[in-house]
Amino acid sequence: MLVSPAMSKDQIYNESMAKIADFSFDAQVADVFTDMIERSVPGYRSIITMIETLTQHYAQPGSTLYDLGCSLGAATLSMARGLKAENCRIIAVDNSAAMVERCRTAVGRKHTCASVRVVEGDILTTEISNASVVVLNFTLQFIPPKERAPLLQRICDGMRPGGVLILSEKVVFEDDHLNGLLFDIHHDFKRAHGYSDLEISQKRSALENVLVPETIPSHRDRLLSAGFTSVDVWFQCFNFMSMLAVK
Ligand SMILES: Nc1ncnc2c1ncn2[C@@H]1O[C@H](C[S@+](CC[C@H]([NH3+])C(=O)[O-])CC(=O)[O-])[C@@H](O)[C@H]1O
Ligand SMILES: O=C(O)C(=O)Cc1ccccc1
Repeated sequence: MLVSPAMSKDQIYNESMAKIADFSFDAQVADVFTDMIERSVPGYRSIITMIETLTQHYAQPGSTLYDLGCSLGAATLSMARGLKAENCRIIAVDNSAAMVERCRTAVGRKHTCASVRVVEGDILTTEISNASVVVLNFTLQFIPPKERAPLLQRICDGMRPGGVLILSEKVVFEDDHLNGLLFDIHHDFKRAHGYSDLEISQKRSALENVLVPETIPSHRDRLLSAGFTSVDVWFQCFNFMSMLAVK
């Protein structure tokens, strides 16, 4: 059987490393990314599936849809499947050349009816305008914390009234007991999906200071301050959640 690179098994952290470099979205990660995210993020598949339904509901005729931090384009393709409104376009953006190259191949292979452009660029400088659906699916957590409010402000300013931002994130909890419990349960989830304790702990070190999670109330308050009018969680599994923010 021919296995596409996107289907390869993630074994990046399975040998003991003398020095663990900061996590980055390079070619090695891009080659195994689908396997990595599916075995690491509880509910990832469900969120991807629901993005199709949410797109169908919120896309407005003649508007632009954005997938910011698109990786291999899983959410982009889900948006393309759900898009029924006329004269829309989808712009998928990522600053990892390795991801963008593979995303273009994946999008090209699907022959979507929707017009999809995959752009290699920084979402901190991407112009957002005339948007009805914006997806940040596990991307904001990699943006330096001080850049997050200005980014959400620009997104909100570039959206049409009635448009939606779908924001999915790994989160932490204010209650120490619950926070520890859900952190441990996430590791149980990874173990149950075939990761060893060594892989889990080495990847945890690589992600330290790279993936910076916040609490659900911090996300909610910042979205409301940016100008979104209705904000709440629509999906949660352990310490991973997704919010809808309607302008
Ligand atoms: N400043 C930036 N500009 C552009 N891209 C960025 C930036 N910072 C990080 N990225 C990109 O954001 C993506 C985050 S992964 C998204 C999964 C995808 N949404 C999915 O639904 O499969 C989430 C995860 O791995 O947990 C990577 O591809 C980065 O290169
Ligand atoms: O693996 C983890 O522990 C995570 O928090 C999720 C994740 C998934 C894919 C890339 C980086 C982080």
